[in-house]
Amino acid sequence: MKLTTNCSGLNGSLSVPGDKSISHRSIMFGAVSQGTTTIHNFLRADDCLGTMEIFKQLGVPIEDDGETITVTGVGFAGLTPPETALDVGNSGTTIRLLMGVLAGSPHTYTLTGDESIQKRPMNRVMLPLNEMGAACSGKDGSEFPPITLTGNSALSPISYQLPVASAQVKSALLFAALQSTGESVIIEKAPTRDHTEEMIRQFGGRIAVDGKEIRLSGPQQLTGQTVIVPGDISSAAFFIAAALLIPDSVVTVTNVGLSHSRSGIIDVVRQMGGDIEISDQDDKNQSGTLTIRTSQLNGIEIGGDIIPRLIDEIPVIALLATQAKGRTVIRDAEELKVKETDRIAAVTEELNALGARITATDDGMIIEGATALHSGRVSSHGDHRIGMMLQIAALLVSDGPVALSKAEAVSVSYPDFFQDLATLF
Ligand SMILES: O=C(O)C1=C[C@@H](OP(=O)(O)O)[C@@H](O)[C@H](O)C1
Ligand SMILES: C=C(OP(=O)(O)O)C(=O)O
Repeated sequence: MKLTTNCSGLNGSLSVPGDKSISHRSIMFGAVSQGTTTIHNFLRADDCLGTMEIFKQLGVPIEDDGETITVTGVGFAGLTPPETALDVGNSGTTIRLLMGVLAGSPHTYTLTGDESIQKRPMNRVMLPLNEMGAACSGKDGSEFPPITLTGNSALSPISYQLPVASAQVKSALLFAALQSTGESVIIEKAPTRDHTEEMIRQFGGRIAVDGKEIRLSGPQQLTGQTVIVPGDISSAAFFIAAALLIPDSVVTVTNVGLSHSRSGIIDVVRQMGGDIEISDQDDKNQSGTLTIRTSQLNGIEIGGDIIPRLIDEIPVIALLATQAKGRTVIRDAEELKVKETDRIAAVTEELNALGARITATDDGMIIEGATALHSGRVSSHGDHRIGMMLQIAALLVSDGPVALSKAEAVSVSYPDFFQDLATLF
């Protein structure tokens, strides 16, 4: 695909589609609750539509009238195995959370996904779930999908210190803990997105969080709710970057989810000297409006506990750093190597192909700025976030075309990305 290049003056207001993490969870919580769950602003992108299909296959009645989605809960015990494998496509969140949901179901399931999913590590979820009494194994004794999972209706609780900072692992264990008998204690390596904890409370469950320590006693029965999904800050991040970098821009993004566990990019942009303003803050819904203006950026150091708060935004933060004055160092981000692709390698290879000066490290990147970007051929590596970041990079190129291969990957989280961006030209 030929990307839009040589852009000036982005102006306008837009809203981004619903949050991916909350959309997945809204289907899952709706399914395992008693009663009806109504979901507004559900993300209609490949990953979340895939989750919806899987729960239909598990026997959960789900209606989509094009506006709202209605899930009729069957409870954990009401899930039934389909004849065929459950295919999560490209979605790590789906496969890992699903393992926790199914861990207490006394049936055998096969969970599989695309080429990328078949390379992503699953021991992080399988080992603690097996300790609780489930039986999960990967392909040919490995930790990779297809996964065979046999659940256990008498799961034990677990006391577990997470070896990685991962909301997916934490959430899988919380879904299993809700079905076990007794108190589970989960201690995080670093605080990660807390949508699962928030939704356990919203759906009438009990959970105690004290810093990095989470306590939950099972079994618990949840009750269906109305979920209003805010816009996804991880999608807004591409417009934040575009507005900061393109001269003479003022862009407003409305209804963006601003959970503290997700808003690290706002802190980083401000620390780099970027002009980003929050208004219309809705504390109950944890959302607000962002207004971003073109800014002169400076390089900074990014590492430690902020990393999980911006993990999916690092590709676009790396792009910002290529245009900032001085050096930016990103560390403690080794988890990037096990995302849809190795994002440290992909960002380094593709932005350097356009003229950036990035050195990959074991746990991040060192980026020298500012560098002018030039025309070239790049690839998304089949990773939606790399594809969208490269389109924002191309907006800065003025000496010729930028061609992107595997551009269709953006439909994983944001099918209308290119059209929405065009409304700002
Ligand atoms: O729980 C979630 O919804 C997610 C958690 C993160 O993954 P990890 O838990 O693997 O860090 C994130 O990268 C992913 O996009 C969504
Ligand atoms: C890492 C991501 O998603 P997942 O792990 O669900 O594939 C992402 O959306 O950036």
